[in-house]
Amino acid sequence: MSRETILFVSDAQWTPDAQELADLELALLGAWPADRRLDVRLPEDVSGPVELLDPEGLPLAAYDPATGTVRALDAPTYGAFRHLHLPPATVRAEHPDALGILVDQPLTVDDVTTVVDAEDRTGRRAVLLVRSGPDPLRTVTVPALVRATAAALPGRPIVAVALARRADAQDDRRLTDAVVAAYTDERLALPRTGAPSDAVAAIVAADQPPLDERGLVVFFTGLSGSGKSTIARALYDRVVEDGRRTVTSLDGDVVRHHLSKGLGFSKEDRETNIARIGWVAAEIARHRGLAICSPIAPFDSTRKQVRAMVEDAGGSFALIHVATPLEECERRDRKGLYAKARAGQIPEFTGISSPYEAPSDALVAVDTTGRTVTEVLDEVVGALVAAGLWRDE
Ligand SMILES: Nc1ncnc2c1ncn2[C@@H]1O[C@H](COP(=O)(O)OS(=O)(=O)O)[C@@H](OP(=O)(O)O)[C@H]1O
Ligand SMILES: Nc1ncnc2c1ncn2[C@@H]1O[C@H](COP(=O)(O)OP(=O)(O)O)[C@@H](O)[C@H]1O
Repeated sequence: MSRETILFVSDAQWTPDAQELADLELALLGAWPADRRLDVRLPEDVSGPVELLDPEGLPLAAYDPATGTVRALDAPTYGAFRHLHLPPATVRAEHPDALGILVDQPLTVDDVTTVVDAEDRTGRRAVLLVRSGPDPLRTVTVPALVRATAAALPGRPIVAVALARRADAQDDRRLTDAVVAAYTDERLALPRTGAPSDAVAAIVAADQPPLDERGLVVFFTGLSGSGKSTIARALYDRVVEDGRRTVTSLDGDVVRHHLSKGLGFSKEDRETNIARIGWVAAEIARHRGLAICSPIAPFDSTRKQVRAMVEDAGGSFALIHVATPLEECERRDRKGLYAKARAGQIPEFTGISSPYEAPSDALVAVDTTGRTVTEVLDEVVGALVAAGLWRDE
């Protein structure tokens, strides 16, 4: 979730970002290096001790920014594989003399052989420390990495370690070494050569379907009368006729009769409207569905928030700018709204008395002037196919 949407409750409470929450977890478990400050970026006007909250608002710890130290308040009880988030003290007590193995990618057959050989040679047992903190290099979700690790080396204890990868490679190595050393005295490096076994590959494949089988949000943006609803509807029909995927339409006008009933057209209300559409679309994407949205969505930052929500949910976000010029939209004036807006009867009308920020991150921009709906639809579908988001049959 983007930082803008994080809840800031009061001067004394703050929700850290994902990396900071991972660092905090290590600190609370006793796995954070004693000689390293725990840094949490706080708003400028907060100077004294502050309560750190998880994204659901649960107070996790009291943090003193002056010293960079924390005191535990409450322990999270939810989250996939929560029972694997163990403190070093527990791991050391249950598995003394273990060989610590940091797992940040699905294990290959060579990795497995290396571990089994080392166990046989040393008489020590492997403890698999799965990196569960934010890591841009990870190619599967954390739950899938845990499942893949269990499938690769059945019977070995698995510990989820909330180690967030640092951008600076040297710094990352230093932190990683220190955290692994908190869990085990001995560490075994993996060769990372070769390929995973079939069982591991099947788990990875189920977790990471091809791009055209993942959740997809096709988001049309443009002025009133530009053709968003018409093209969105045509795309919807084509998907239904194709029959391979189910599809949900979140049309601007329709949403305002249901999900966003009662909202007006102030900047704040428009942002709320788009955030709601984005939230629903991201949930659809999470379940690998297809959502077609067609609101005006005039603000760049709000559209970018929707993109972040969808991508966080594992989906792809295809922004389509229906770039029909204002003059053509006004000439069409299907609903007579432009005439009323010009006459001052509708305040804050997009393109007349309220801004429209044209996107610079659209997959494609289509001008519908003088073109048929089918022509424009073909161009949109062509862009989706070229981006690997849709497969023509
Ligand atoms: N002030 C003002 N500005 C723009 N549009 C207005 C306004 N008042 C009513 N309408 C009608 O509402 C439709 C736009 O709603 P959206 O939900 O798509 O707008 S927004 O994304 O929240 O900005 C829009 O529908 P479309 O023509 O389908 O875009 C208009 O019919
Ligand atoms: N190539 C085209 N694509 C989409 N709409 C078109 C096209 N050519 C003409 N139009 C007309 O433009 C109008 C667009 O209205 P609509 O789809 O409701 O726009 P919006 O949802 O952006 O307000 C419709 O009357 C439609 O028939």
